[in-house]
Amino acid sequence: MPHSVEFPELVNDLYLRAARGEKVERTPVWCMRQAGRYLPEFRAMRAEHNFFKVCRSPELATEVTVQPIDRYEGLLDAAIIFSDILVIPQAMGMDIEMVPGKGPVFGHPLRTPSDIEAFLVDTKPGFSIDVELKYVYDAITMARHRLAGRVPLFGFIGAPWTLLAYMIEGSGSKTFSQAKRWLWKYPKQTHQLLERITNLSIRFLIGQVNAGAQMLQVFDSWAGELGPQDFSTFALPYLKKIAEELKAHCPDVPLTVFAKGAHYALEELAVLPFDVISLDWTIDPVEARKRVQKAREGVEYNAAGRRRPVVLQGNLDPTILFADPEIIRLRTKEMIEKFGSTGHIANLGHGMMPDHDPEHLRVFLESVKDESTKLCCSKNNK
Ligand SMILES: Cc1c2[nH]c(c1CCC(=O)O)Cc1[nH]c(c(CCC(=O)O)c1C)Cc1[nH]c(c(CCC(=O)O)c1C)Cc1[nH]c(c(C)c1CCC(=O)O)C2
Repeated sequence: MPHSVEFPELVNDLYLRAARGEKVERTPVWCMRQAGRYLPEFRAMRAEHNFFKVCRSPELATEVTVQPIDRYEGLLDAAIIFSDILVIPQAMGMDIEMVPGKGPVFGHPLRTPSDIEAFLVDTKPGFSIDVELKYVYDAITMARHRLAGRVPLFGFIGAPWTLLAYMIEGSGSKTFSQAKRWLWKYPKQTHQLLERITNLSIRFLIGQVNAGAQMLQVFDSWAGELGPQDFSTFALPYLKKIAEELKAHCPDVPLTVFAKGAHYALEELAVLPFDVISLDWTIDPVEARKRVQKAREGVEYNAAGRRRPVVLQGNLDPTILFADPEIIRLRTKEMIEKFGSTGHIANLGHGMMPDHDPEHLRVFLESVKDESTKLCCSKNNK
């Protein structure tokens, strides 16, 4: 599905240059969940339409994708398509509702392996993820046009372990005990299902690129529920397959992994062919950079035999946006200095929260711009 139309020329390519590890004039910034309920314009849209209707309507999804870019004109360096990681389980046949105040709720979570064949349709003849999720591709194409090259556009997926956890648990959870019980009771079926989700995810990511996505992020939001050994067994092999396939199909599209809560696995993630590693706020940026650098010593990556640059994304604690502006400025300055002027994409350590003040996000975005411009200039003048 190649691009049928030309897209407007990209004006702000700061994110793409930083993701390649190039020297930049300032640090690019965007925020996970930058399109969401903290924005009154998003809440107004949600008052009229249910969540999945917004996802399924390219016109509505485009409007929401562009809302933060319009509001923070010139301050955000990337857009992310409005959708959800749960569109894959939904396409596989699972019935999911977004319940206000509760989050996603599955009608029939997987309780035993026999539920796999009872509820899932992705192995039925004629099933195509590209057909099921064409509405995401259409939204990406439309949003890319609507953005008119102001900033590049992210596509995304949920990582296989995180999707499996939701499919078994049936909702968010404090412990994911149902999902983890499955791992021990049904290891063989677990791996088969993870493989199925992985293959669909790869196709879906490639489809998003063909539709116009300029970079991609994999959200492993529940990675921290696994310990190091189980992450290596149930998460890492599938992340590896996704990264390898994507780099084989679209080597120039920056690929980010966000394994929340799993900084115990930083070394293992560092040697996979992801371009950017996104960090939550529980790790110090200086320590993260050292560990990634060390993990890559002696490992050659790209076709030219050159070592890939260490590009990290993150990682301000989102709750700092509840603090007074001077504290936000101070903590952002410290974060920017710790990451340094190259190989950093500024972000929060997780998503925006519904009760964040949009003006406090503006303080964060302006501080990233101011502090990183100072840092990059002082480095360049030396
Ligand atoms: C775990 C996860 C989900 N979805 C997503 C993740 C990974 C990121 C993370 O760890 O937060 C990813 C996601 N979900 C959404 C986006 C859109 C793009 C963006 O980042 O702006 C993205 C990238 C919109 C959304 N997805 C959801 C909302 C809020 C729903 C609403 O409008 O009622 C938005 C804006 C719903 C959603 N979707 C999911 C949950 C747990 C919830 C409920 C949480 C909540 O209520 O805030 C699953």
